[in-house]
Order: sequence, then C-alpha cells, then structure tokens
Amino acid sequence: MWRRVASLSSSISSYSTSFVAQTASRLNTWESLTTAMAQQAKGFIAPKEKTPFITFVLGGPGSGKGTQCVKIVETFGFTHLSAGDLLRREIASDSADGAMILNTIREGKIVPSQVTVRLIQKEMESSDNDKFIIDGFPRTEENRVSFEQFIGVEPKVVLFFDCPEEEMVKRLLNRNQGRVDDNLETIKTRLKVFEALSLPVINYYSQRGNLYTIRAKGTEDEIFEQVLPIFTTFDVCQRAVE
Ligand SMILES: Nc1ncnc2c1ncn2[C@@H]1O[C@H](COP(=O)(O)OP(=O)(O)O)[C@@H](O)[C@H]1O
Ligand SMILES: O=c1ccn([C@@H]2O[C@H](COP(=O)(O)OP(=O)(O)O)[C@@H](O)[C@H]2O)c(=O)[nH]1
Ligand SMILES: [Mg+2]
Repeated sequence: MWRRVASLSSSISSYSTSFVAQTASRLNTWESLTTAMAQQAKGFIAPKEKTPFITFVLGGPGSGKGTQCVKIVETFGFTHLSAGDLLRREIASDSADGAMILNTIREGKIVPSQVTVRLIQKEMESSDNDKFIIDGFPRTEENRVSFEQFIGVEPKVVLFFDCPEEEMVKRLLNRNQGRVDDNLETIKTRLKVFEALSLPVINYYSQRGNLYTIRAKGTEDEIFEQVLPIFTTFDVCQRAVE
C-alpha cells in the first residue's frame, strides 16, 4: 500500500527509502544522515514501500482518454483514477465542495487544485496497487505543481491524445451520458481552457522527455495499437492478460 506522511514538508520526498539517501547526498554530511535515520527510527517518516508508477492521460475533451484508459487497465493492471469521475462523485455525495465543483464543471472551468489533488491522494493511499493511471489530470500548470508538492512523485509516462477539434466536438455531442458539460456552449469553453491551460502542461512534459503523443482519430483499436508499445517497454507493465 502506498502511504505518505501529510505533515512532511513539501520539499521532502514522500518516499522514505530514498529519503535518507537523498538527504545525505543533498547535504553530504554524516551528521545529516544520522539525523535522517534517527527521525525515521522515531517514526516521523513512514517507511516507503515502493515508488508508484504513475501515468498521466491528457488530451482535449472527447479525445478518448477514458475509453483508452479502460483498455490500458485491462491490459496492464493499472488502477484508473479519473479526476473528472472523482469530482462528479464528490458532487453526488453532497460534500461541502459539491456545489462549487458542480458550478465549475458546468462552466467548463477548472476546480481548485487542492480539491482535486486531495481526492487523488485519498484514492492512492487507500489502494494496494502501485500502478496508477490518472485520467484528465493535471489540466493546468498549477495542478501539476500541486501534485508534485503533495504527492511527490513524477509520472513515468504522460500520454497525450491528440485529436482534431471537430472530431472531439462530434464525440462529445454524441456521448449521451447526461453530463452537464456536454453541451455546445460549455464545450466551447472547455476547448479554450484546454488550449490556454492544458497545452502548457503537455509542452512541459514534452520538454522533460516523458510525453507520448497518440494520433487520437481512428477506431478505438487503431488508437490502442499506438498505446500498447509504450507500456510494454516498462518491466512493471507486463501484460496482466495475454
Ligand atoms: N476512437 C473513437 N472513435 C469514435 N468515438 C470514440 C472513440 N473513442 C471514444 N469515443 C467516444 O467518444 C466519446 C468521448 O470519449 P471519452 O473516452 O469519454 O473521451 P474523454 O475522456 O477524452 O472525454 C465517448 O462517447 C466514446 O464512446
Ligand atoms: O483535474 C481536473 C479534472 C476535471 N475537472 C473538471 O471536470 C470536467 C470534466 O472532466 P473530465 O476529465 O471528466 O472530462 P473529459 O475531458 O473526460 O470529457 C472538466 O471540464 C473540469 O471542469 C477539473 O476541474 N480538474
Ligand atoms: Mg473522460
């Protein structure tokens, strides 16, 4: 099970197997090493079991993120965390943030990072899995930085489903899931928000070298053919089902 110590400063990695080594190498003194070990012994730092393998799935509204996530989960055994679904669950559960989240989604805008990150963190902490596919997040640079601060793990893979706008609009208008944001007016805002706020996140990962761009027009199977080889190169992503 993945756990993090909420009281730790954001500048300290939440993964304590590397905490001692990182602290020692950063400060490079024997004293700092023994202090870190003493803190760990006193229980200030939870033992890190394994750094989770995180995949972010990005792309415009209707680009097919959720559809492909289902296939990735079936094939590689990830736990699927859809940020949009977690937010919709908050609305349905009548939580204190529910009304604010509903209004934000209805307008096609972005829910404050601390709300979304808290929901993702809760799911990760209560899971026994160490492979997570986080769908539709981070949608802004602020989301990205907030995840880094609170979760403290870099994604190994960032998928970008690159889909022409007219195709995305057509799919959303045919989605028929009764969503408050699948109407032409909100879709226009979502597309603008994607371009203004989400593309910078995609550019960031492109520069870091862990972005994989998928041509997201075609049949679901054709698209998954592009996704498959990305994961098979990682040892931890051996196929769950052959
Ligand atoms: N390759 C595809 N071709 C046509 N329609 C698709 C394809 N992939 C998904 N869809 C449909 O498009 C809609 C949006 O897909 P979804 O996976 O929900 O996208 P996103 O999560 O990016 O908004 C859904 O109704 C889905 O069934
Ligand atoms: O990290 C997130 C994910 C989603 N949303 C909100 O939830 C809506 C629906 O997101 P979802 O990922 O379900 O939409 P999709 O892109 O899959 O159509 C978005 O337009 C945003 O208003 C958000 O604010 N932050
Ligand atoms: Mg989706």
